[in-house]
Amino acid sequence: MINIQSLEKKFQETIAVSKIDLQLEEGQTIALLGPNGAGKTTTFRMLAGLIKPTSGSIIFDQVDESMDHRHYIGYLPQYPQFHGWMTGYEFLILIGELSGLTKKESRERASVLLKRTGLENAKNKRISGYSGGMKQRLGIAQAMIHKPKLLILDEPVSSLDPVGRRDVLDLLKALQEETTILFSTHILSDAEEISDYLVVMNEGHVVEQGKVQDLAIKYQKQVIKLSLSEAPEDWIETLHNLPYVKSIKQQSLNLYLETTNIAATREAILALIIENDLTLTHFSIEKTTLEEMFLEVIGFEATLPLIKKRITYAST
Ligand SMILES: Nc1ncnc2c1ncn2[C@@H]1O[C@H](COP(=O)(O)OP(=O)(O)OP(=O)(O)O)[C@@H](O)[C@H]1O
Repeated sequence: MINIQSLEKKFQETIAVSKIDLQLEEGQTIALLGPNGAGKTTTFRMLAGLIKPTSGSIIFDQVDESMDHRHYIGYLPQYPQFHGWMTGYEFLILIGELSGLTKKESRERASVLLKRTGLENAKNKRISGYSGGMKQRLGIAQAMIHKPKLLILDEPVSSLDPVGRRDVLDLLKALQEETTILFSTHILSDAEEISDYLVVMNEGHVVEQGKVQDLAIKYQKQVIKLSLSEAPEDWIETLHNLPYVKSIKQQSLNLYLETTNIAATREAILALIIENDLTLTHFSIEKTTLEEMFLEVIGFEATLPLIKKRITYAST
């Protein structure tokens, strides 16, 4: 759908986006992840046609070449501005007319979108009285007014409380059938929940990308957590020498062994325990989450495995 080639944006000496390449497929929900200053907003603003790239290209497939490509894009900025004195309905009609719809079309589209975004009952209320989540849903409605093929949302849930956040995530899930969605976040669980493709940026570069399930497999580590009643530091070296153990991390009395073969390492640990008459106070098999992938690719090594699934084999 969109082919981004060697896209770069410099602000004087700052390289905000550094020659990135991306292919976005129609129908996908793509999450752009990255810490503050990674270049997410700058990338979005170039895609939305709000700022010009320093170099590189953005090519839209299967669109009418004679049309401004902004026609195909709906954009919700990170800090959307509303006229608080207007009602949600009036605001959407105004945006509809500004985007080229007739008054009648704008009214019809505004009504459809207010319903779609769960704001029908608040349509005649002033926006100044809307909650954060309602404003964000209104912002999504305004971005959808001209039926864009691609909806770009800059941090749509970051500023919301848990209720507003849930409402907006559910709305995005519902909109996936209508349009391709590209949104940014620095919260991996939100990205995992609603997107099928992840792009991770750091310091202006794309440092990882792929389908969520492929990245989960690529970065999933198998970890054995165990606790001994004895001082664990005395056993770190011995455990490290067991078959298939790649690394060991210690947190107080707990040891986390990353292994490439859970079964073989488990057998070896149990043999070691019996041989040395040690007391095992905890033994479980853990799997790391994509959060660790995120920390790894942006240059932070996670201090401990972040655990998603846990299979406890023994605990005495
Ligand atoms: N108009 C500008 N003038 C100068 N520097 C800018 C401008 N806009 C962005 N930058 C710089 O470009 C870099 C990338 O900023 P950008 O806002 O794109 O990051 P981001 O990933 O969206 O971060 P955040 O999560 O904090 O919004 C930062 O170093 C930022 O200070």
